[in-house]
Amino acid sequence: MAKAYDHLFKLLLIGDSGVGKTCLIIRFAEDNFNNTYISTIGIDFKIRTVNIEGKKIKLQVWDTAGQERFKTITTAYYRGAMGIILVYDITDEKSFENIQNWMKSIKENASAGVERLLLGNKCDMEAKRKVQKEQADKLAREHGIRFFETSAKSSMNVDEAFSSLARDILLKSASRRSGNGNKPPSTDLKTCDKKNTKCSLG
Ligand SMILES: Nc1nc2c(ncn2[C@@H]2O[C@H](COP(=O)(O)OP(=O)(O)OP(=O)(O)O)[C@@H](O)[C@H]2O)c(=O)[nH]1
Repeated sequence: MAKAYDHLFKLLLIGDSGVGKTCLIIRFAEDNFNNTYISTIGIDFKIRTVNIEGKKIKLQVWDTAGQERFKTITTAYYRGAMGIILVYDITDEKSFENIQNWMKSIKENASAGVERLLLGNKCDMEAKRKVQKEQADKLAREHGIRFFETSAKSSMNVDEAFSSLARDILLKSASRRSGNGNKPPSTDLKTCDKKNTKCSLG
């Protein structure tokens, strides 16, 4: 029987409680959205297979609880992740400030060389915006990672964000196999804003 996929990538979402991690995963895996807030307890995952560069990539997306009291459980999952998505809420300044702490947590707990991606979620709530896109752009550049503004509610940039991370992991593993540890130039830092719904992936 033909294999159902070419690669399996494990991704992890982290960020403060309430920024929309669960909703982003549900939008990506099931194309659904719910306004009711049920805080994640511990950890959970969903699966979706995507097609990238002619390869079937099975994405196992792990959802972590943002609440401090679950930290010991959730950080134990960092090590197995090939990609980590850091999420803040564009209407919540504190969640953006805390991205620095989440970055630190990655450094302390994840494998070296893990791919990272920054997402500013809830970009459908423009009237309540507290974090400017330029601030997040700057932060992403400082850390050499990509950045998207997303909305789990409207779907804006959700598929693009997950695909972009999967593609970076794919290219990285391909270049590692060919003996070139560096990223190909086409994957160099690129940022996408909410207007850029058709964000090209290089
Ligand atoms: N307007 C808007 N609301 C959103 C969006 N994403 C999530 N929400 C709402 O934000 C609240 C929290 O969403 P969750 O996905 O549960 O947040 P979380 O980050 O998983 O929270 P924890 O599990 O506590 O870590 C819910 O009421 C969602 O409906 C979005 O893109 N736009």
